[in-house]
Amino acid sequence: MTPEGSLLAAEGLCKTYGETPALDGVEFSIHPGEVVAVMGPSGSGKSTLLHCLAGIIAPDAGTVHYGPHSLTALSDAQRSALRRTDFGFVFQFGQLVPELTALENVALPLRLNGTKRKEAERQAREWLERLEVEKVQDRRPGEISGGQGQRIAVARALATRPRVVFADEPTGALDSLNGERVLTLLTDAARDTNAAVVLVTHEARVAAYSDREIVVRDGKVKDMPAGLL
Ligand SMILES: Nc1ncnc2c1ncn2[C@@H]1O[C@H](COP(=O)(O)OP(=O)(O)OP(=O)(O)O)[C@@H](O)[C@H]1O
Repeated sequence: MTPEGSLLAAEGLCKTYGETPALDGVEFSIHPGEVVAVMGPSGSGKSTLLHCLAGIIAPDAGTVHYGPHSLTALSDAQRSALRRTDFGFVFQFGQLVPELTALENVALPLRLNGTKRKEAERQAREWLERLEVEKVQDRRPGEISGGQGQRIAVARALATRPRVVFADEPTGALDSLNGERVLTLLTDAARDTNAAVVLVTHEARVAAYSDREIVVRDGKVKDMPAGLL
């Protein structure tokens, strides 16, 4: 079980790649609707932490609790199902399906969860409007800008109304103006749907978007007192 009030919590996470330590006894927890920014130098373990929290990679030691589940105790199939229904993902380079239009990309996770095509496309259209990219709904990823692609990726991540959104440098490939807009849209939409957000970012103005910041350094997590970033 997760500790009282928290949605997702990790205890004693350790992960080593060969000789390279990536996580060294990490504790982490996030509440429903909370936006936590994960900062830290390159190679400090931020992506590894995000991947462990999302059940994409298994830690060598430690556990991740999500509600009544221990992610590490679930089978691969159970973890995949949970990721599909409860988690949303945004990566640095949208990772949209190149053969599908923007609309089809956003409708895809809804279709995979069993929503009928018409209804999935109706909801997808609403998300594209909300992310201000409805004009490119019929274009494929090769025919849109990087900023539009990231907005579509955010729409796709939120369309299934996930409880947790994992965003790994979602604005890393964008100029600062576009980056700030995407972060605003992502965090506003998450707050409206009470989704928690684990946000790995180098964005300097991160405090404007997050409720709390943590810093990962040498595989360990340090909470940042407010105002120090
Ligand atoms: N698949 C892998 N195989 C081997 N080593 C890895 C692998 N993934 C990460 N590492 C190593 O683990 C450490 C932590 O990497 P991680 O990607 O979690 O850091 P990060 O803080 O997200 O870095 P960045 O900000 O550069 O993306 C680094 O030393 C990295 O080289």
